Amino acid sequence: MDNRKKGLEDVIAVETKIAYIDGIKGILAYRGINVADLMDYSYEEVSHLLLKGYLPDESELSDYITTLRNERELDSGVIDILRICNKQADAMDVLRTAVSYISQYDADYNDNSVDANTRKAVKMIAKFPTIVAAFYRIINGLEPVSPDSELGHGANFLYMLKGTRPTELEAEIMEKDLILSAEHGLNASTFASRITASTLSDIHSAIISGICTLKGPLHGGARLGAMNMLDEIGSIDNVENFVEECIIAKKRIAGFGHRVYKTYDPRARVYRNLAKELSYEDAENGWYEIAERLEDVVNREFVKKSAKIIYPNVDFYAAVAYKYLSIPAQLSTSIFALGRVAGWTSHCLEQYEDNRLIRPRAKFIWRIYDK
Ligand SMILES: CC(=O)SCCNC(=O)CCNC(=O)[C@H](O)C(C)(C)COP(=O)(O)OP(=O)(O)OC[C@H]1O[C@@H](n2cnc3c(N)ncnc32)[C@H](O)[C@@H]1OP(=O)(O)O
Ligand SMILES: O=C([O-])CC(=O)C(=O)O
Repeated sequence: MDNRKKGLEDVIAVETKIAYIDGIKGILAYRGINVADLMDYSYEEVSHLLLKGYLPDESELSDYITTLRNERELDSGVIDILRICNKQADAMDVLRTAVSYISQYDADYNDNSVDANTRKAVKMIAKFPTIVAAFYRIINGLEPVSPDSELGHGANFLYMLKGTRPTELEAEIMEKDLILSAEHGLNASTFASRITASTLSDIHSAIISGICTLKGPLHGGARLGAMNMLDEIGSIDNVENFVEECIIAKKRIAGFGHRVYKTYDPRARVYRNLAKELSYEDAENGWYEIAERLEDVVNREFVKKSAKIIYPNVDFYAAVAYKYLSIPAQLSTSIFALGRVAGWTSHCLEQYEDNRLIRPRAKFIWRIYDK
C-alpha cells in the first residue's frame, strides 16, 4: 500500500506538549497559552515556559535570568572565529560555525544527560544574540559590544548590534519578535533537530541541523527573501507590476503561504500591528504601506488565479518590522534563529525524554538489480 504523502503533509510524526497549532482556526499556543497572550511577557519568561513547561514564579525567574545573563558573554576563541568568517556570509552560516566551535569547548562535552542538555540549551539561548551582534560589528569594522546585564534579551541584542541603547518601542518590538519566532510545532527545522536528537547525537549537533534547515527560502530564509522583495518593489506604485510578474514567472512571493495555516497566521496578525506602530514613528519610510498594498494585491490576484487566498505568514510583517528597525537583511534569518533556539532545544529535550530513532521509509521507484 502506498501511504506516502508528498512533503509529509498532515503526517503526525511525534507527540508534543510544546506547541498547539490549529491551522484552520488560526490558533497557536505555547504550552497551552495562546501566543497573543504571551506578548506582555519577556522572552526570558517565554523561553523558560518552552524549556521547562511552565511560566516561572518570581524567584525561579530571577535565578533563570541570572543564569541566562551570565552566559551571554562569548570567549575570545569564538570572537576569533567570527573574525575569520566571510564578511559577505549570511549570518546563519556564521551562527552554524560558531555553535560548532562552542560545542567542542562546552564543560559538558560528551555528557548527554538531561541536566547537561538543559545547561547547554540555556547557554545557546543566551549566546545566540551575542554571536550575531558580534559578527555584524566585526564585518562593519567595529569592535563587538559586551552584553549589558541590565537589559532584557531583545533590548540587549539591539544594544550589542548598534552600540547604543534602543528606544522603548524598538526594545519592545524586538522582544515580541523573539517571542513570536520562538516555537512552531514540527516545522522543518524543528523536525530536523528532532531527527538528529533521535539518533542520540548531542544537542549542539541537533541545533546545527535546525539552523541549516531554517536557512532555506521556503522556511525562515523567507524573512531574508521578504526583505529583499520589499527593496526590489521600492515604492507602492510598483506593487501591481511586481505581483503580475511573479504570477507570470510562477515565482513564489516570499512571506506568503503556509503548509499548516489555511487562514491568517496568528503571528502575522501581531507582527502586522507592530509594523503599523513602527510606521507611525517613521512616516518617511513607506514600508508598511507597501506591505499592506502587496497583501491586498496578492489576495486579489491569487483568488482570481486559483480561487484561494494566500495569506501572509510570520516572515512577511517581520521583514517589514526589520526594515523600520534598520536590521540588515544579511542578519534577518539569524534573528529568527535567536528566537527559535528556545523551541528547538525544548523539542530536543522532549525527544531525548522518550526517544525512538526517527526513520521513515522511501518507496523505491527505479529498478531492482536481479542477477
Ligand atoms: C517560518 C516559515 O517557514 S513560514 C513559510 C516561509 N516560506 C515562504 O514564505 C516561502 C513562500 N511560500 C511557499 O513557498 C509555500 O507557501 C510554503 C513552502 C511555505 C508552503 O507550501 P506548501 O504547503 O508545500 O504548498 P505548495 O508548495 O504545495 O503550494 C500550493 C500552491 O500554492 C502556491 N503558493 C504557495 N505559496 C505561494 C507563494 N508564496 N507565492 C506564490 N504561490 C504560492 C503554489 O505555487 C501552489 O500552487 P499550484 O497548486 O498552482 O502549483
Ligand atoms: O510551521 C512551519 O512550517 C513554518 C513556520 O511557520 C515556522 O516554523 O514558524
